[in-house]
Amino acid sequence: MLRIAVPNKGALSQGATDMLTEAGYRQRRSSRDLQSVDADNGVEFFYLRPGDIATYVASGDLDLGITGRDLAVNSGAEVEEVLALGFGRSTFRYAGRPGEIDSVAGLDGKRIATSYPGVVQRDLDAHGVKTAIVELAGAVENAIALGVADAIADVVETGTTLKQAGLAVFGDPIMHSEAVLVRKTGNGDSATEAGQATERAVEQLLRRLRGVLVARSYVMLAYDVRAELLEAAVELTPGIESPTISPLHREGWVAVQSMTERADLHRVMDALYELGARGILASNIDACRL
Ligand SMILES: Nc1ncnc2c1ncn2[C@@H]1O[C@H](COP(=O)(O)OP(=O)(O)OP(=O)(O)O)[C@@H](O)[C@H]1O
Ligand SMILES: O=P(O)(O)OC[C@H]1O[C@H](OP(=O)(O)OP(=O)(O)O)[C@H](O)[C@@H]1O
Ligand SMILES: [Mg+2]
Repeated sequence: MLRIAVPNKGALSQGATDMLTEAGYRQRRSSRDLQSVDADNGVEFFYLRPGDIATYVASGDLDLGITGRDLAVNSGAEVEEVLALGFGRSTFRYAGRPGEIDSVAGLDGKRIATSYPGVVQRDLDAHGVKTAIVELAGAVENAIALGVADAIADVVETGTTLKQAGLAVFGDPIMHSEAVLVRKTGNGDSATEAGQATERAVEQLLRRLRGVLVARSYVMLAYDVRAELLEAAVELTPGIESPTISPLHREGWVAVQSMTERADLHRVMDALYELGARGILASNIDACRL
């Protein structure tokens, strides 16, 4: 059985469960379950605090884990990112009272509050700045007003929390994060039969998760176009490998099917229409293996 760590609560929990469900894995029934087994797929899930997941995976007891890139870096655990999962996106930033500290150099000799001391220490070291880190479990935006720190470093998603606390970001983003699948660094032993079986199981899981990422970001576009316009139309819809072209009963016309990026969809549909294509239909992809 493949053993996989999944966030049990917090900002990544629902996204991770949704993605695994979409990939065909059975998830726990209740949010109180801390383990579940998907016997049909040969996977056992362990629901853990997201900040602990990299540590468990690095210890070698679990094969893979879903956590945040920032949380994995913060833990200092020996794990490597095998796939970025496209949800739980955030940036990690310094912030302070406007007009007080406005650069990383200005943190020298000051106090900074954060729940991610590992991430912050690494960045302060890279800047050669000596700053005292005050570790807090959360709500760090309050730390300046309450006098325990001169600046903070925290997760910023929409920026609403900072704004409401009257704080402003400064310096470059410390890091960009999203949910990631991690594995123990250097793992992947193909010398033994058991190792090879694990590799095959990991590859299958990766194929499934990549399938979800593609199904989410692409649509299947179908349209009819006059044969002499086909090359121009295919330039707009090159697909992932190559579009499928089928003859139409109507003389001189062909039907085209091509995977198209969702983000581009309406621009491409308008351009196809202007070119002369008709019957342009976009449909969702439920699942795929490429
Ligand atoms: N709005 C957000 N707030 C917190 N974390 C977020 C947000 N958006 C994305 N994330 C990401 O989620 C992960 C943090 O998950 P975690 O479960 O610790 O957060 P949480 O919901 O704040 O939980 P907790 O209540 O334990 O602080 C990080 O990888 C972080 O970058
Ligand atoms: O940019 P925003 O969209 O406002 O999101 C970022 C905020 O959300 C998180 O706090 P959370 O709600 O997890 O509370 P916590 O500080 O107790 O962890 C994070 O620590 C920031 O405070
Ligand atoms: Mg939080």
